[in-house]
Amino acid sequence: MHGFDVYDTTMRDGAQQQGINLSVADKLTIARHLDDLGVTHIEGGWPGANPNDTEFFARAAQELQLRTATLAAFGATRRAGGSAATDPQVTALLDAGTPVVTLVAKSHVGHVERALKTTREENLAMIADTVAHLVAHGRTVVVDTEHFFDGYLLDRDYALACVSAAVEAGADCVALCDTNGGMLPGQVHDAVADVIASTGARVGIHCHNDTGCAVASSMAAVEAGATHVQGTINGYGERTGNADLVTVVANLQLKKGMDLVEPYRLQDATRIAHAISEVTNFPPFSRQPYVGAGAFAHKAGLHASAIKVDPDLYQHIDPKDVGNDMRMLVSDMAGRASIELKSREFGVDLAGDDEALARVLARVKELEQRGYTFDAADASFELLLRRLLGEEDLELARIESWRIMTDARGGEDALSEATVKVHAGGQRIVATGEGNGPVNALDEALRQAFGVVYPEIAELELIDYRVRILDAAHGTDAITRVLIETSDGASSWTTVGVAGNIVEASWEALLDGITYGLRRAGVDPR
Ligand SMILES: CC(=O)SCCNC(=O)CCNC(=O)[C@H](O)C(C)(C)COP(=O)(O)OP(=O)(O)OC[C@H]1O[C@@H](n2cnc3c(N)ncnc32)[C@H](O)[C@@H]1OP(=O)(O)O
Ligand SMILES: CC(=O)C(=O)O
Repeated sequence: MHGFDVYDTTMRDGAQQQGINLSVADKLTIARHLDDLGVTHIEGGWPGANPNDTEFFARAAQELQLRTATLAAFGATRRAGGSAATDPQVTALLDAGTPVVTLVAKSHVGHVERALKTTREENLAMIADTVAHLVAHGRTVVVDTEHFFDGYLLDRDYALACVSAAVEAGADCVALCDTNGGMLPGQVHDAVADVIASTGARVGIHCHNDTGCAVASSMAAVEAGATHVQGTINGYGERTGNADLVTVVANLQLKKGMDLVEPYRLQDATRIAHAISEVTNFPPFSRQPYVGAGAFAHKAGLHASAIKVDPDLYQHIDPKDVGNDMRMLVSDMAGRASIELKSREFGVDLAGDDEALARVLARVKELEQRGYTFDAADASFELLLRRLLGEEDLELARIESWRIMTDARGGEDALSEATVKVHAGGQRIVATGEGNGPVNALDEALRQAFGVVYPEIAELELIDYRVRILDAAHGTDAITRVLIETSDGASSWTTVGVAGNIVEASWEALLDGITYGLRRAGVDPR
């Protein structure tokens, strides 16, 4: 009796996404994360296709101690007119030494005749020979039937014959692939049900997201009887990507009551999805279901007022089930409940303090009207809140003045120099900084000045700087909004500045970013 396969192809199909390029070390790291998530299969790549993938399997055999997952090597059926035993890429699949081998096979007559340029019969023989050869060498074989659904609609009998050829040769599972991603969930459901009824195959599903339906189609396939689902972390993959495996697993487990991964592993899904995005170097997508930073973020005041009574009134699961958190966003759509709940996130209890809630809310609305955006700048909101509540010892220095000069000489790059004068640690500090632009120079001077009294500033780094002109109709008189992201290496926070002058807006965001970071590091005014 088979269980259910949660089959990850992040390192194979996911890596087919434009801009993803994984080293062997990256793949070993991703494999460990996937094992922590509790997937049953990790497809590591195509041995023999490139040196990286070949080396990955060699190193994985030595270095990976997987606890929940089984490693799979991916490749194609033997070449037309050849034999599996002598086909170099089939041999490379065996040499990879994995317990599972996944073969991509044609099941669409158009592909057989026009892409493979062979006969229907030879394609069936390619499938049967290759599967039988691998099974004879002790491998568990999954067959990915490429373009299955398009092929099924064109010539159902041939598509089913390909599935049967795989099953009769000993394949453990035939994963039906929506390679072009053009199917809708109902089509997938009906075809999967027919394949199971007609061939008796154990069926899997592999969907691409070109219609935005990859997850829905995967769910439909499972409802129709598929017991093996393929997908990638963060939905990486060719074109618009593959089915997002975490979403599929969370849907099946939390909504359909299926027991796929141990609950404590699913509770690590957000961390794992984000850790893998560090490896791929693609920033996490905040609106991603379940694991996105915004998946349980609430902006509207009416939502907040109901959430204050019971969070379940406005969320579909407990975010902890997938390792995420509920967050309040404060903006011009906030009400008093939003302010109260957001303040609570910062350890400030304003429950029952109607005067303070009304004062903070009024100030937020006024500032948002002037161009501030606190839902994108939590750190600035926290500083604003503490300032409005009169928190003592918040400011780490008294700013006397700052000044910028930019020197542009013909033919040379312009150079900016900033001077900052502050009072801290009982002294007046005058510091200068140079940079290839005014903000860069200002950042440098501010760091020099604060660094005299607060050496902890060395840990802080400006990692993102975004500018938006808010009223373009005014041309150079427009209001400028600057968002700055600062990091201490472990986490990051965003601050906002708004002014008629881009440098002044930057100064405000920079100073708040540094003040917030130093306070977060536990620094008190010296
Ligand atoms: C649907 C999918 O995403 S499947 C995964 C696709 N992934 C990749 O292609 C990434 C890795 N691929 C590669 O590195 C290369 O394409 C290789 C090493 C596999 C092959 O490279 P080459 O030998 O130069 O062949 P090329 O890429 O030009 O063409 C693929 C060949 O495989 C054949 N082929 C395609 N599908 C299959 C199949 N299911 N079974 C057997 N042969 C196949 C094609 O007909 C073509 O044959 P030809 O060389 O006789 O024309
Ligand atoms: C096999 C595969 O990746 C596909 O058909 O999309």
